[in-house]
Amino acid sequence: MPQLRLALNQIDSRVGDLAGNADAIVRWTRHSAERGAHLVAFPEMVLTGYPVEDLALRSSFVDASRAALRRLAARLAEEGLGELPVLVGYLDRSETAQPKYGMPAGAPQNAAAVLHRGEIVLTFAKHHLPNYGVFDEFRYFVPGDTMPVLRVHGVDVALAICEDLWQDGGRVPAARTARAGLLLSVNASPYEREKDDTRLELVRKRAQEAGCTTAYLAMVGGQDELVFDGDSIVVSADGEVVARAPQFSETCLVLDLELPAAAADAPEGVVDDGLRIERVVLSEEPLAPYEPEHTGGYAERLDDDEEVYTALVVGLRAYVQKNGFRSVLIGLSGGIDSSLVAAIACDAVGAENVYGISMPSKYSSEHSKDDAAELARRTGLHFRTVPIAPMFDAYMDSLGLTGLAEENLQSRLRGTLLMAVSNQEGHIVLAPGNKSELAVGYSTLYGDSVGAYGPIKDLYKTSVFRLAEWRNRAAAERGQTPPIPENSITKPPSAELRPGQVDTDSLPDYPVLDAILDLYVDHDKGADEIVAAGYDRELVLRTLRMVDNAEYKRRQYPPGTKISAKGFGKDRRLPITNGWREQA
Ligand SMILES: Nc1ncnc2c1ncn2[C@@H]1O[C@H](COP(=O)(O)OP(=O)(O)OC[C@H]2O[C@@H]([n+]3cccc(C(=O)O)c3)[C@H](O)[C@@H]2O)[C@@H](O)[C@H]1O
Ligand SMILES: Nc1ncnc2c1ncn2[C@@H]1O[C@H](COP(=O)(O)OP(=O)(O)OP(=O)(O)O)[C@@H](O)[C@H]1O
Ligand SMILES: NC(=O)CC[C@H](N)C(=O)O
Repeated sequence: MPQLRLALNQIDSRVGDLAGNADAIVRWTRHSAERGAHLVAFPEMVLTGYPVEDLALRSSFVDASRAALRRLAARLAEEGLGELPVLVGYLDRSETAQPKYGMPAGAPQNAAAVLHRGEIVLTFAKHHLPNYGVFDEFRYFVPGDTMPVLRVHGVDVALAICEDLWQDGGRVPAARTARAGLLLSVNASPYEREKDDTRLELVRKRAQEAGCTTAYLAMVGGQDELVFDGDSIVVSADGEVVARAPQFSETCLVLDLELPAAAADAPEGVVDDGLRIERVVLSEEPLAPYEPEHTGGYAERLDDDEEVYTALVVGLRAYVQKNGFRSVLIGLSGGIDSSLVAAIACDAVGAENVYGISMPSKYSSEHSKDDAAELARRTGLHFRTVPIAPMFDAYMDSLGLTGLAEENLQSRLRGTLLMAVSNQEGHIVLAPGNKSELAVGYSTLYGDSVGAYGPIKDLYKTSVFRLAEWRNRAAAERGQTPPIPENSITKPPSAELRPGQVDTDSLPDYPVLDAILDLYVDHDKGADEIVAAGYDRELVLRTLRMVDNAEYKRRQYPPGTKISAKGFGKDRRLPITNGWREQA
C-alpha cells in the first residue's frame, strides 16, 4: 500500500489578520517540511481567522482574503516549500449565481484551497453549513457543490470542511463512493464542555461510513467568546483511534499512514447529494517504501474541571493579547467570584500583569479586606486599597439616596473607579459575574457589570466553587501555593451592600437555583416541565420571572468565554421587550 506522511497543523489564527496568519502558515509549513511531510493541512478559514462574522459580507475583505491566498501560494514556492501540497482554509466567493439560495454570483463561501508549486490547484467550499448556536452560516455563505479529491503520491484524499462531518449525507458518503483512501476534514469547532467525547464518536462513525482513514484537524485558541480546544483526531477505517493531539495547544501532528492506492477506475461525475467529483492529480506515483517514523501519538485528556478551567484561561488570554492589551484590572471583594477571576487572570497573563483593587465601603467586613489582601499575597498580583466612603458620602450628601439606590451606588462607584484606573493605566477591566447572577439579574447595571470581558459569565455559581477548589488542589499537588484563600471558598456569598446581607436573602440556595436555571436556560424547558422535574412551583415561577426580567441587563453585559452549549451570547437570543411569561 502507498505511504503518506501527513502533517496536521493544529494552530491558532487571529480574525482579520491576513498577514499575520499567512506568516504563521509559512512558519508551520516549513516545520512540516523539515519533518518530511508529503501533505500539509491547516484548519478551517485559518487565513482569515474564524468566525469572520459580517466581515464575510464586505467585498473588500473577501477580495483581500483571495489576494492573500494567491500571495501565500507564491510565497510558499519562493521560500522553497512549493513542492509540498498545502491545504489552507480561507474566505472566497462563488463565481456562479446560486438561484437555489436566492444569491447572485459573488456570494461569500467558507472555502479551502490546495496550494502547490506557487499555484492554487484546487478550491472548494463547505457543503453543509451550520446554522444553529453561534454559527449563522446561512447568513453568510452559499454551500459548495463539489466532492474535492486530491491525488497525492497515488492516494486519493477526499476533502471536507467541519460541518460536512456533522450532518448526514454529503461528503462522507461521497468520499466512499469516490473510493477515497483518506478523508481529510479541516475544522474550527468551538469548545463546549464534553464536546470532545461527541467529536470523537462522530469522527469514528464517519470514518466507518466513509470506509477510509479519517483525519480531523482542529483549530486552537480563542476568538471573542469562543475557545477552540484543538484535540485533532485521526481514526482508521474501522473506527479505531490512530492519533490524538493535545487539547488547547498549538502542535503539528505528524503521522505516517499506509493508505489504499487510488483505484484506476475511480468514479467521476456527480455522486451522493448532487456532489460533483473534482479530482486533481498532483502525483500518481506512490513513494518508494520507507520506514515509518511518526505515529502522531495519543495525548492524554484533561479531566473535566481542568478542561473547563483551561478553556477559561485560553479564552481570556486570547481576548487580552489579540486585542493588544497586556494587563487586566479586577475589583477584589475577597469573595469567590472575583478571586476565581483573579486566579484565571494570573494563569492567563501572569500575576505581574494583573492589578487588583480592594474598595471597601462602610458595610465591608474585615474578612473581605483581609481575604482580598491574602489572595494578592498568594498570587503575587499588584494590589491596592481605595476606600469608597468619601465618594459615597459626597453622593449621599447631594442626593440623599435610600434602599436599593443606596446599595447600587456603592457598586456603581466601584465600577466608575475601575474604569477611571483603566483609562489612566491602560488595563482592561474584568467583570466577575457568573452565569447564575447573569441569569437572574443579580448585579448592578453600570456597577459590578462594567468591564471589557467576563471570564466566568458562562459558569454557574456551583461550578465557580468547584473550579476554585480544583485550582487550589491542582496547586497543592504541584507543591505550589493554592491561589484562593480558603475563607473565600467557605464563607456564605454576600454582596455586602447593606449590613449582614447574604445572597440567599434574595436568591434560592445556589444548587437549587442552578438546577432550575440549567433546565430553563440551557435546555429551554417550560415552567410545567421544570415543576414536573420536582421543583417548588412558586420558586420556579419566581426564578423564571427573574430570568425574563433580566434580559436587558444581559444584553449590556460584556462578552465572555463560552464553555456550555448555551452561553449568554449568540447561543441564546431572546427579545428584551417580551410579554410572554411562563405559567405552571
Ligand atoms: N427592560 C428594561 N430595559 C432597560 N432598562 C431597564 C429595564 N428594566 C429596568 N431597567 C432599568 O434598570 C435599572 C435597574 O437595574 P439596576 O440599577 O442594576 O438595579 P436592580 O436590578 O434593581 O438592583 C440590583 C440587584 O443586584 C444585586 N446585586 C448588586 C450588585 C452586586 C451583586 C452581587 O452579589 O454580585 C448583587 C442587588 O442586591 C440588587 O438586588 C433601572 O434604571 C431601571 O430603570
Ligand atoms: N469591597 C470591594 N472591593 C473591591 N471590589 C468589590 C468590593 N465589593 C464588590 N466588589 C466588586 O463587585 C463584584 C460583585 O461583588 P459582590 O460582593 O457584590 O458579590 P459576588 O457576586 O458574590 O462577587 P464576589 O464573590 O467576588 O464577592 C465583586 O466580584 C468585585 O469585583
Ligand atoms: N465550523 C463549523 O462548521 C462548526 C460546526 C460544528 N458542528 C462544530 O461545532 O464543530
